Amino acid sequence: MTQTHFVLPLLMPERQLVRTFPAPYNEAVSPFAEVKDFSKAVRFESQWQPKLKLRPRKVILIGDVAVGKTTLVNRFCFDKFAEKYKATIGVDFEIENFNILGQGLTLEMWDTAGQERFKCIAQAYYRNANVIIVVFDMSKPETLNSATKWLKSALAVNTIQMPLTFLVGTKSDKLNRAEFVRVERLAAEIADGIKAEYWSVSARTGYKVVDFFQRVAALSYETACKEAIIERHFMEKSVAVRLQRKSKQCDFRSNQADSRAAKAKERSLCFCS
Ligand SMILES: Nc1nc2c(ncn2[C@@H]2O[C@H](COP(=O)(O)OP(=O)(O)OP(=O)(O)O)[C@@H](O)[C@H]2O)c(=O)[nH]1
Repeated sequence: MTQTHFVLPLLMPERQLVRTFPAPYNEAVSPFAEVKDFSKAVRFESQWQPKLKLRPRKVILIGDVAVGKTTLVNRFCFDKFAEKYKATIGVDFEIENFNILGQGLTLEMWDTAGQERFKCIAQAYYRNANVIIVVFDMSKPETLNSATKWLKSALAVNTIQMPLTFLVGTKSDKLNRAEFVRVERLAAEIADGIKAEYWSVSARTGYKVVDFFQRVAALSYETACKEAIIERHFMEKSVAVRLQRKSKQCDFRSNQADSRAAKAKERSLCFCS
């Protein structure tokens, strides 16, 4: 598997730099609300390991047709907004490199098709997703009803133990204040039920788009770094065990050699006398 490469922060656009831990959209609707900052272990690791080389994290975007998955990714990656709808055929793919606490992290974003006829192709890409983003259209609340179904089908084939899960309402620019509040309330209930962190965004105005992806990147970094620490710990432990075994074997062999030498000496003494 390819590994994340270190990129000089000076050469990176501001949106890819994460210096402080980004807050959730709404603390009350987040299963990760208690994570207020990078953990001490992660900060220590980031500071003292010059190049961590974390594996890229796989992010999948799922949800009904035309809810705004592609537009959301394009707003973040290219700061572009396309008015005209162009259906995703199967799946699209984008890569975003982040610099977090001075280390590199890559998010591989798999933007899947919402159309029923592409479902089989899209499902093939659900495996090994570290992050699942369920998207719905705030101006069409019926698309919120299928959020649970989308997440279920993604979890059914996913092999990652605890993927980070987000529920994202797009097109917030299309709603008036009262509608916005009503839809957010409905979405909060669904998000709570599926244990996802909730976000309202608009790819048209850019509202909360950067904040959202920085939050995804920071939480992914925290998880990836902890996994790397555990992996390294096990590697060091197995190396130590192997060294211990080897030194025991050496001791055993040198003991055998010593006893052989002692026996030979005894024999030669007997012979001389
Ligand atoms: N007003 C407004 N329109 C949006 C927003 N996001 C997306 N759209 C529009 O919604 C339509 C569908 O967007 P897409 O991003 O193609 O939707 P999708 O979910 O990727 O669609 P599929 O790939 O077919 O599943 C496009 O015409 C976009 O311009 C938004 O935040 N505000």
